[in-house]
Amino acid sequence: MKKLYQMHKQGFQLLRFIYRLDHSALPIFLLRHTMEAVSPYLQILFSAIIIDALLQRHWEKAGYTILIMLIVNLLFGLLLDYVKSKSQVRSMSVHRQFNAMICLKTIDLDYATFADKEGLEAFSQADAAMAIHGGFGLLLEIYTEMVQHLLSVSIAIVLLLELCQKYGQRMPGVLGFFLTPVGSLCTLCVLFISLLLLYGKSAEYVNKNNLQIFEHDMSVHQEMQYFDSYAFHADKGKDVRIYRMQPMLLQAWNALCERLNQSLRKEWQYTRRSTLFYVFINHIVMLLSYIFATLKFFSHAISIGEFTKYSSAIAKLNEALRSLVENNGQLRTMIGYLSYYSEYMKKENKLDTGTLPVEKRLDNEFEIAFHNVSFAYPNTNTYVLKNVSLTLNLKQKIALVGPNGAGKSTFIKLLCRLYDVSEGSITLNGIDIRKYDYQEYLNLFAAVFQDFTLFEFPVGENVACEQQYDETRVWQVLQQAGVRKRVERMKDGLATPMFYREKDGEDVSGGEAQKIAIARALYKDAPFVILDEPTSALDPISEYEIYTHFHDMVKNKTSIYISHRMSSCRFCDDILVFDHGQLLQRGTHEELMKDTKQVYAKMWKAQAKYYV
Ligand SMILES: Nc1ncnc2c1ncn2[C@@H]1O[C@H](COP(=O)(O)OP(=O)(O)OP(=O)(O)O)[C@@H](O)[C@H]1O
Repeated sequence: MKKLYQMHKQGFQLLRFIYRLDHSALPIFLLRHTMEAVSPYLQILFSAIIIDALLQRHWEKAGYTILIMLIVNLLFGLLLDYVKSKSQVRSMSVHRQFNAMICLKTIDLDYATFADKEGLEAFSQADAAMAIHGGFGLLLEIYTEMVQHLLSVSIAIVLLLELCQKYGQRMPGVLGFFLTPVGSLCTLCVLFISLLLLYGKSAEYVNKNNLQIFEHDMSVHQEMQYFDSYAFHADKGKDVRIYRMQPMLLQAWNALCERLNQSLRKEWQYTRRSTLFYVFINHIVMLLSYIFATLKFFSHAISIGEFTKYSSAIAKLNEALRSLVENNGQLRTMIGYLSYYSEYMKKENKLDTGTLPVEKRLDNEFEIAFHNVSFAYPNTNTYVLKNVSLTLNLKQKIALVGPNGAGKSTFIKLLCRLYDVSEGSITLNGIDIRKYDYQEYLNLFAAVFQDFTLFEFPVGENVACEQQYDETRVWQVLQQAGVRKRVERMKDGLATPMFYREKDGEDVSGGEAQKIAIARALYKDAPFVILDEPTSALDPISEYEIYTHFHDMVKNKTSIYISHRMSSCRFCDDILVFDHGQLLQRGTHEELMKDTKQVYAKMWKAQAKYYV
């Protein structure tokens, strides 16, 4: 009982959630299911009146009752159809709104909370939970269906209480007792309470197994998500074809489908057993009820019309009780998996803790310093940065170099506060960055990451990151990034959607995309500009142009580059050399080249010898 209470408490919380999101969905569903509960009883009551009128040869009464019944049926049917279609639209809308909320939550979570293993798992579970059984739209449906069945039970009980009161000719013995009002009441109570218990047991059996099946299906759906969103993605099409990966992918996909089919077969097996049980019990109940109603009829307690009315009421009560128990079981499974959704929505940003406003400075005098910073990624115990201490010189061009895996990108992630340090601290103008308002701190940076993203929006919006933008400035930064001419050639200029998947969209080359991403960073006009492998996709001439113009592009800002093209270091005022998570060397190109045994000089020479 306590479990039942807890479950419905959770269920009502979710319903409140739906109500807050969509005020009209719940009332429309309630109206629909109330009408569906009342509709069969209207039929039962009219039929009883008509049969009795016909038997008593009251032709006129029978005639106008039939007429009224037809009119009521027609109007009721039309209204019910209208309400049903409305409720279907609302159900879809609720589902869409909950999907939108999960997307909004995801882009609103800070990077560290979302991108760690736990966050990604929580997202994938919440997303799969929404996809498996119809999500919140179905929850609404089931709860309001329960109201329908409760109403149906109540109407049937009222009718059966009326039946119990009807007492005709006295009969001898035990049979006589059953037909008295008290005896009838006891008989029906015992019958329906035992029925409820039997249905409860059968539903418990089905639900216990369905919960196990659900847990299994959930993991399969999560694996399927990977195929949908990654492996079958058009971008991966080249590798798939060149390496003939189709059979391997299809095999893996079919194996997942087979796992789902297996659990579906199991589910059917349990449901079939429960249905067989129900059919068996149902027939026994119907037999007993007909015997009971027939005895009432033979004792002249009820007429033939009433006989049809009360036996139909018993059948309806039986059906509604079973549906109620079934709904209850479905809810248990649904609330179980929808809790993954609510848990995800409750996730709080780990980094959004500070409140201090970042000083507004037109002179960009923002000094950032690392103090004995060490860092291990969440859920790992290997330090990828170890005891790093440095101050970023104001308004200089700084290069980060070092072998693969040295910790350069991680350094940038900490600088941009995509993660918090594990040990030590980072300060902005002497104050720990964790104390600053998170969004205001992020506003200090414009970055082009190795895996930058452009969206299928117009070029102008991709650069400005907003729909209303300063066109002159967008053209200016495109010019600086060396991609203006390409955009001018596009059909609708800045309004041209990017990528061919969009109608009238245009695809750009990897290098052109990188230039547009650089333009985006310039448009933001932030005091720190970070370019992680900024020229990896650029041809040598474009690269040369970017570097020679960079001084103008980023003047009055602190700029940080990560590049494996050592030649780019010559444009920089300060070079930080990382290896194995440590800052090994620091200085200008000329200073670092003096130490020929160290990493920098070795890397430089290794690359330079191919040009000699
Ligand atoms: N999200 C992550 N979770 C766990 N470990 C990570 C994660 N990202 C990076 N690492 C590990 O941190 C180490 C440093 O990676 P990082 O990307 O900072 O190196 P890098 O110097 O930028 O390398 P590259 O030059 O290849 O881009 C690597 O060993 C990498 O495997």
